[in-house]
Amino acid sequence: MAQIIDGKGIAGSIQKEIAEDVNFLSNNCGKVPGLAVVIVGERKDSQTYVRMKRKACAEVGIKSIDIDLPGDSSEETVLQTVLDLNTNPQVHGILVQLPLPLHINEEKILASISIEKDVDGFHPLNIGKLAMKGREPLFVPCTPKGCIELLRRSGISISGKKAVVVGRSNIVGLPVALLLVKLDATVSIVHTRTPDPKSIICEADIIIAAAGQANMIKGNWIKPGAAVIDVGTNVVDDPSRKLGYRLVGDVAFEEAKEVAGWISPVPGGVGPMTIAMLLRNTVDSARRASEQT
Ligand SMILES: Nc1nc2c(c(=O)[nH]1)N[C@@H](CN(C=O)c1ccc(C(=O)N[C@@H](CCC(=O)O)C(=O)O)cc1)CN2
Ligand SMILES: [Mg+2]
Repeated sequence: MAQIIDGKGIAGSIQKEIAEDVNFLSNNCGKVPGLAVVIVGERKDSQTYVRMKRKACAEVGIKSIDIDLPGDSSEETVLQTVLDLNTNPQVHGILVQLPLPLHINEEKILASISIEKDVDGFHPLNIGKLAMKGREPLFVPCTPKGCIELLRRSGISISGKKAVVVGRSNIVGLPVALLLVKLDATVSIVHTRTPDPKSIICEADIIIAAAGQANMIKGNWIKPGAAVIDVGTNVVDDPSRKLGYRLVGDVAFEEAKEVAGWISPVPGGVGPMTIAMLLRNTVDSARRASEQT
């Protein structure tokens, strides 16, 4: 029976550490960390995540600068918003909630964020440094960083282990694979064109599931004792719930927990860690700024 990795609890402890760091920065350096949270449009899921981020900022004493733009805003408007935030000294982190509406070039917007304020770690220069041996980005993307922190705080060693990442997105799959390689794991990436994913997944000591497919990874795909980090947040119908749906991961949790050594649940696993890592990156950015002035 697997040990359940309590992401919500771990994120709560990290938030307490961050609140202390914010207090220290404010009292000793006169610096209140500021995070600009930019959302374009009315997507329900994005609105929820942004609300959670702003609430978490308030809880630890980070000042959130809230920018809500209508869904039909022009690319130029979003770009100018970012450029203004780049030069605002009260802003130490800039987060543009993804996905952006289809008429806006996401790559262009992400590349316009100052690398010193890129707390999501999605700027091509930060990702490029993440991909280079012997180089470190200013910021590591929040969900991948949260996955590694869950492993670390659960006492799971990475060096020398076989790790499989399921999924190759820019937000999770690719950067988490890069992080694992840097931590000396032997890493395979399984994706939609991999002919026999089970044959690769079942050899892994560490599985990071970020495919976006509900219950894709079955119990008998998992090596006994493996550590399973489930990044999936898939909505499935559930008439027994008040809202008519519930969230499930990419891993068939009930059967997987009988085989794995550790497993993170959905909800309450990686999700809360994503937000904790965003706060961490913002405070690190404010500290860096205070050291430069
Ligand atoms: N600019 C960014 N956009 C997006 C990111 C990101 O890191 N930066 N990641 C995802 C969404 N995301 C944060 O933005 C995110 C997703 C899920 C959670 C979370 O805590 N989920 C809870 C369940 C919440 C619920 O009930 O709906 C959980 O898993 O326990 C936090 C953040 C895409 N966009
Ligand atoms: Mg687009």
